[in-house]
Amino acid sequence: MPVIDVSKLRKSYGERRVLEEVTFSVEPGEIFGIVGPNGAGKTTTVESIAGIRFPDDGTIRVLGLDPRRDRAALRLRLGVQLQSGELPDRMRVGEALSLYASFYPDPADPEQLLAEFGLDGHRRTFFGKLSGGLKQRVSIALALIGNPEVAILDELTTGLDPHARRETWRMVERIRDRGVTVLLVTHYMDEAERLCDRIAVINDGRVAALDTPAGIRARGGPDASLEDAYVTLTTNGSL
Ligand SMILES: Nc1ncnc2c1ncn2[C@@H]1O[C@H](COP(=O)(O)OP(=O)(O)OP(=O)(O)O)[C@@H](O)[C@H]1O
Repeated sequence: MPVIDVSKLRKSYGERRVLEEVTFSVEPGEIFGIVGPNGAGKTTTVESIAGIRFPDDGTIRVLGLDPRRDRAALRLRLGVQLQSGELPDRMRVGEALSLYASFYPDPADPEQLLAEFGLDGHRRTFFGKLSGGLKQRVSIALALIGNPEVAILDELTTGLDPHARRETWRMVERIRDRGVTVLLVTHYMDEAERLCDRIAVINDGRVAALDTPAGIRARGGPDASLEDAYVTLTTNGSL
């Protein structure tokens, strides 16, 4: 059974239809990427999966639960990475992990997460004083504090330098190694290629392609990079 099952999702904001018909499913243990141009509806899709936004039509099941109806039950099994602006600048890293751990019945050990994410030297540092890369590590650690079965990571390497990006990728691989299914929104094709088992390309409110990174790349032609294939796909609508 898929861990995430999204069928015929539709969503408009006022007159503007953002999601026309989005359908895909994510299998257990996958890192599943969602890519697409700015404004394509990626965040709308993943926030609907997290039960934070509500689609106009279509069905979503996560671990067999309906994010709208079963929001409380799902919250305990789903980890959502916070955008960095969502944590108070004057909260210390250790305090944030302990506070978030207190929201869950069976949380991960904050000390263990601090060690695993190389944050033990920053336990008493204010969140606002951390570098971008360290902030992202904290937000990933927080997404894992409830021992989730599924994690949603939305544009987690945007604005990071190349070292911090690679470090963050290793963190994501570690999440997968724990058996957590990951839904990853990204604009970076190198990131999608390195991390994702499969990718859905969302364009014009629909899934324009759904395949492995190699499968999508191959559709672009013999020497095409994933980015070449992606650009063609989101310009012409199909390959
Ligand atoms: N609450 C809202 N009210 C009105 N319009 C919205 C709202 N949220 C998103 N939109 C619009 O819907 C479209 C899709 O937004 P969404 O954030 O889902 O796209 P995205 O693919 O994640 O974009 P990006 O890559 O730029 O982050 C955008 O044009 C956005 O301006």
